[in-house]
Amino acid sequence: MKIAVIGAGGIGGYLGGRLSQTGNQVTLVARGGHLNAIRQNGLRIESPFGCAHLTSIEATDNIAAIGPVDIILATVKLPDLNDVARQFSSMITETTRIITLQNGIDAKPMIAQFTNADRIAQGVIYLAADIKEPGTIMTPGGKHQMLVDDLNGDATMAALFDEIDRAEAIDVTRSRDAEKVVWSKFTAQASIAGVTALTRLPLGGVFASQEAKVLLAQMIDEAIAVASAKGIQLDPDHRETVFRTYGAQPGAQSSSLLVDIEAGKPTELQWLSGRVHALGKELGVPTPAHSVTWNALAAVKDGPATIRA
Ligand SMILES: NC(=O)C1=CN([C@@H]2O[C@H](COP(=O)(O)OP(=O)(O)OC[C@H]3O[C@@H](n4cnc5c(N)ncnc54)[C@H](OP(=O)(O)O)[C@@H]3O)[C@@H](O)[C@H]2O)C=CC1
Ligand SMILES: CC(C)(CO)C(=O)C(=O)O
Repeated sequence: MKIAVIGAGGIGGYLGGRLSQTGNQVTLVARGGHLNAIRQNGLRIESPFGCAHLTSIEATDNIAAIGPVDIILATVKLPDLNDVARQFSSMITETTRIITLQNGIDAKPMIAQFTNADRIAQGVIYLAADIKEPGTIMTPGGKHQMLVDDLNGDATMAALFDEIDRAEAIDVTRSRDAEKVVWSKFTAQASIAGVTALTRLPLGGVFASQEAKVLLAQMIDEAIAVASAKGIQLDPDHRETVFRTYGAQPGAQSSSLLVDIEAGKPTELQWLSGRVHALGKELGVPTPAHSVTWNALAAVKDGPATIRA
């Protein structure tokens, strides 16, 4: 298949690399030193499930030069999504499908401002991966799972799912309830991200602290209450599932929110605790822990805080 990976960082670089390994025609969109490194030395994947070095993978910073593709994997972070989505039109034909894997609940509506929503398959990914150094994607292992809307058996999506299975990159579930899938991860991830960012602890630190676990439970319950007020029915044992699944991840694993704050980069805070806080206000649902998280961290949401002299 012809696949454009828009944002070849942790998630996009991993998936694009694995799909290229099995012969798909993948073009990575990247920028800066990471793009230069891929162009000069190829893309490297470091993973306990198998390392790879892809020396001839295509990489560019020019979306307009890619041309029509079967699949657009939209894997930039949310602060960059509007900017890239407005450039998608030259890659889209009648059968092109766009996959969103961003955390939060806003990626599909953001892209739908620029293209027909029927071609957008929203999904989630449970995988820790990041750019270890320019040109190299690293995952420490742990959960490797994607759940993505199959758009009611759409042929392009079916072909993509087969390619992901063939690449043995990640367990992929063809979902018929993408709304629930996205909200399940949103309620979990906003809470995990909030606690890790407030405590500055990786998952192992959070799950070793009784107090941090109390905070996490409260944040999950607040987010579930918001979901319920929106009419989204999550599983009755959702909070326990979040504790079990995230508690079983490698202890050193952080959240992408904390990684971005520590790197002084723009964050996804406004689409995580910020979004739970805003929805709570809109729907009349109290969200005190998410509101504190939003208010405490808003100063660094777009990068290092401004300090008045
Ligand atoms: N990483 C993870 O473990 C997980 C991430 N997610 C979600 O997946 C999404 C992607 O995250 P992640 O892979 O970590 O993000 P990364 O920051 O690692 O990757 C995104 C890449 O896209 C590049 N980029 C952004 N805008 C452009 C542009 N206009 N042109 C070219 N390149 C561009 C970025 O460059 P630059 O660095 O210069 O900004 C970066 O290299 C997020 O929504 C995140 O929440 C979900 C589960 C796990
Ligand atoms: C915590 C993790 C890695 C879970 O998959 C994640 O989704 C993120 O940090 O963005």
